[in-house]
Amino acid sequence: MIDVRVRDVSKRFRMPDHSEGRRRLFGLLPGHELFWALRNVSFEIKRGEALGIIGPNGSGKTTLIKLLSGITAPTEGEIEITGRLASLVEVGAGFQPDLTGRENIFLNGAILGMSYREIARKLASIVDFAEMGPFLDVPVKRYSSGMFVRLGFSIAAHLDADILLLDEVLAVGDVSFQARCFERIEELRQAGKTVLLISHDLAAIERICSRAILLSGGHILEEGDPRDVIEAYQASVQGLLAQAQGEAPGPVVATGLAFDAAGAGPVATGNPFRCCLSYEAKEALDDAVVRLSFNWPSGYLCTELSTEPGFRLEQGPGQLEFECPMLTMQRGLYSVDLCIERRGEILLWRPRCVMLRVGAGKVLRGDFYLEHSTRVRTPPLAASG
Ligand SMILES: Nc1ncnc2c1ncn2[C@@H]1O[C@H](COP(=O)(O)OP(=O)(O)OP(=O)(O)O)[C@@H](O)[C@H]1O
Repeated sequence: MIDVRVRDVSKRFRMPDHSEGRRRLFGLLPGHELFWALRNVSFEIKRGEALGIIGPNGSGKTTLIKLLSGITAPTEGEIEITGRLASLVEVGAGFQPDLTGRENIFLNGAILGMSYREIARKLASIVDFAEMGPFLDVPVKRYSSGMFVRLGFSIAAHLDADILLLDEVLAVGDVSFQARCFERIEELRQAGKTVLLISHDLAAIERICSRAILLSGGHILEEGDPRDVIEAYQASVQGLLAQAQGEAPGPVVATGLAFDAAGAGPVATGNPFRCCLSYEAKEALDDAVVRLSFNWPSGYLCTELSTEPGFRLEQGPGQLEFECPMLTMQRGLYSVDLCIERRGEILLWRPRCVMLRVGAGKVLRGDFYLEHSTRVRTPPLAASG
């Protein structure tokens, strides 16, 4: 059974014209440029499938989920939804700010076509999951963004929707809430519900989704097994290392960035780790700082590799290697920023230019492996007698 059918869907927006101020000044009508945020997108989602949508900023992911939720209408094409749909698109979207949490739960349930009794039966479990406590009878306009997301997710995940649309919302909650959300999504999937998840958290997409779509510039670039689609995304992001068109060349360019475990197996927690940056410098650069920053999927900095003060980058093509005796980062996908600077001047800046996949090596809880040994000491036995 097909729950979602998207056929040749396009969405066009009007962008304000930059020269609007001048037009107004001369009494002309305000101008606009037309811009396609999505172009000829087609796909289907079967009942019980979990589809992940990934892609760079501005690729059309949110526009797509807003079309599916009915928040906006397609300019061209058709969308068919079979079944009851609950969507969590923006923090607080779908809530009436002056109504309390409790009232919003009933309102959302009624919109989904549930009876008062049905909703009342689920109320305790919704409130429990969202950890609302004393805020249940407070108008939601007084909620923090974290509380909004907790309540929004809890409503969407407990009311009897057949299809759940989630847009990046999980990134707002704290880590333990995210973990509970993932568990809940898994339960819903096992109960045969359909899930559509948009996320920059590629690891979450890989874990939850049975299929993924890569959007870029409003088009579907790739569709299939999440791991393959993520690889394709990584490959397309890798292209960001190259000099952008029209960008003035600096004294140094990066030509490649590769990661390996120095011949000791895969790149995984607990294994040695090596980064190799290939570059071409027009001149020798004294006092250069070459820095690789590794970011969590949430975008926050996890850790960095950097050259020592007084480092000199030699002229010509070359390779700079960073060697770590042990990779201590937790398994997952990290986006990498490359920065080369000299005495405070940025010579090269390539944000999110490649992805690093750290595989499962040493199994750990928490974010980092701490290298350690274990010893047992026992008190000396008391001399007898
Ligand atoms: N209401 C709107 N009016 C004009 N342009 C819009 C509107 N909504 C989105 N856009 C533009 O459409 C493009 C796609 O936006 P969208 O939010 O769907 O991308 P996204 O992939 O979700 O990005 P992100 O990862 O940053 O959330 C962007 O260039 C955005 O600026």
